[in-house]
Amino acid sequence: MLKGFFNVPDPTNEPVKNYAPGSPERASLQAAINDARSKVVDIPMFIGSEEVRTGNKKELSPPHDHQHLLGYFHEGDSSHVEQAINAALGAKAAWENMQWEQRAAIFLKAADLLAGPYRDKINAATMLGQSKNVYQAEIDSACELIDFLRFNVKFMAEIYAQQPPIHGAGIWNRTEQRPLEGFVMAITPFNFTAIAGNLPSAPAMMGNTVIWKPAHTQIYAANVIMEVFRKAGLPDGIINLIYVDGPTAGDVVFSHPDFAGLHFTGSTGVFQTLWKTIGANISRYKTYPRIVGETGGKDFVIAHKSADAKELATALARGAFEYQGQKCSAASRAYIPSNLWEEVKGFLLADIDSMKMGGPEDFSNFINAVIDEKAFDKITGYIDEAKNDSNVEIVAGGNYDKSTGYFIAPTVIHVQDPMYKTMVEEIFGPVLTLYVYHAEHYEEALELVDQTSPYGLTGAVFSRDRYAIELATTKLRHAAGNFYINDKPTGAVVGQQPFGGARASGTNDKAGSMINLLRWVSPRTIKETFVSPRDYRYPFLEE
Ligand SMILES: NC(=O)c1ccc[n+]([C@@H]2O[C@H](COP(=O)([O-])OP(=O)(O)OC[C@H]3O[C@@H](n4cnc5c(N)ncnc54)[C@H](O)[C@@H]3O)[C@@H](O)[C@H]2O)c1
Ligand SMILES: N[C@@H](CCC=O)C(=O)O
Repeated sequence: MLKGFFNVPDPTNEPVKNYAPGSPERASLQAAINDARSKVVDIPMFIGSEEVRTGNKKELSPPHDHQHLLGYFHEGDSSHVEQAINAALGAKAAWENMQWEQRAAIFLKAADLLAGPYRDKINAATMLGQSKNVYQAEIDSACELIDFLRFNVKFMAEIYAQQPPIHGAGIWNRTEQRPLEGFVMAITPFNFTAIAGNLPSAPAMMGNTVIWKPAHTQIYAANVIMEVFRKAGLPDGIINLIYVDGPTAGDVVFSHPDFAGLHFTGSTGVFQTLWKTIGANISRYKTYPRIVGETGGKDFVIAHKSADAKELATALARGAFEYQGQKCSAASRAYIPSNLWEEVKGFLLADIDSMKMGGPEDFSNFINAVIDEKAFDKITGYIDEAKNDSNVEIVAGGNYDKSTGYFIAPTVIHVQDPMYKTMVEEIFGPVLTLYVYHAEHYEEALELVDQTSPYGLTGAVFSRDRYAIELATTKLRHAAGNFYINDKPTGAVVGQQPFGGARASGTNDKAGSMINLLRWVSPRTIKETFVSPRDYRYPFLEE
């Protein structure tokens, strides 16, 4: 074993490439997209040392071109969940005994593979499989995933370096950061390849072994992540990737005595169901499981009468419609002061008019498709209901078509009732609802923002008046775990704006931070006394 206190490379954020027309990165990504479209991949599960093909093959297609076949994945059942748990438990001893710098090297190598030879492949997979435009893929599947891996290695080293500051006379105090006793379950959402990669790798980095169940609609890129982890030298059994439906996985995992932690990102309803199941099974487990869940949002933008109308409209256009509003952070309700409404409306409608919609293979399309038919039907249900409500005005969009792909035009709804359902419920699509408030009633509007929805994920205030900014910052303290001043509420960057919300939006363990990594270790305090006492009596007791 190597001996020494090792320093890890200081991370910096991975630069975002611009893919401008004529650039070399654009040409090589375009080639990777063409290559991926020309193939039909056969995607197995990865359990221990096995690539598992069940023969129960499910099709994978681009959401924007649902007649095109990208590949198949092999769906598993509860027996595969059992196998994955056994593989994770079997691999555990060797992995947790491995020196931490060896684990660090694997994930640093994975980051460099993604930054270099795998960048096009992971971006192409995310563009095709999840219908993301090139910029949205680049900031997610390349840059954010690379940042998660590099920054987490740095945070891991800092966690291990934290030791008790005081040693009494003749005593040496130490802290050992043990991995959890058991296995960790990572359940990941469709919308971010970076989150899919981070949720299994963060606990694995800290010495845990993991079962990873991605959303079916993200498997095409998940397969590339697994290829990168394996290429980086991740041993068999450390991350076991299975494709089973959620309840099937849950039934086996949450009744297992060695279940030690859940790393979840997805909707609030699913997370609450999982938490209840874990609670109901609590006496079965050898240890209290760690539960980390980052969930839904109903993210707001509130403008003060002093705001710059153009800056506000731009933030709404990008915050609400990038990646078709399928970000937990997406601006989905806005509170506009009456003095600015006409000006903001003009800028916003002009922006929306200029947004091209289509598949991400054409780099000039800003809007792509929503993830699947279920999402399409749910989102358009809200739009139809709004169209049929005479108190509600659709000021932009409202059109949709699923004949080729699941396309929904960016839609803006103007409501008179600030508690109208699209101001309150998470829609997770390209729908922005606006309420215009009396410009002199800013404080009341802040109260509305705070009380309208059960979520507390992201939010933004726009103002050029420092008192108004201070008031919003104070009054909305618990309304958002990520709060933005004069900026859109999306696009958090690892190492700069640690991400997560509270209230119904999750446990706020801030993905890509030391706070998150601390959830995957169980510290052991070691006190060593060099010369042990040999007499029980206190000095004042007589012999
Ligand atoms: N707060 C955040 O950081 C964050 C980030 C991304 C997405 N999200 C949220 O995720 C949601 C969108 O993602 P989604 O549609 O993939 O979410 P989802 O809740 O439908 O699915 C998330 C994962 O849970 C699994 N799942 C579903 N039911 C299950 C069950 N009964 N048992 C076990 N697993 C189950 C799914 O298969 C998937 O892997 C939105 O609500 C969004 O706000 C939150
Ligand atoms: N971290 C991302 C959102 C992740 C949820 O979908 C952002 O800040 O926009």
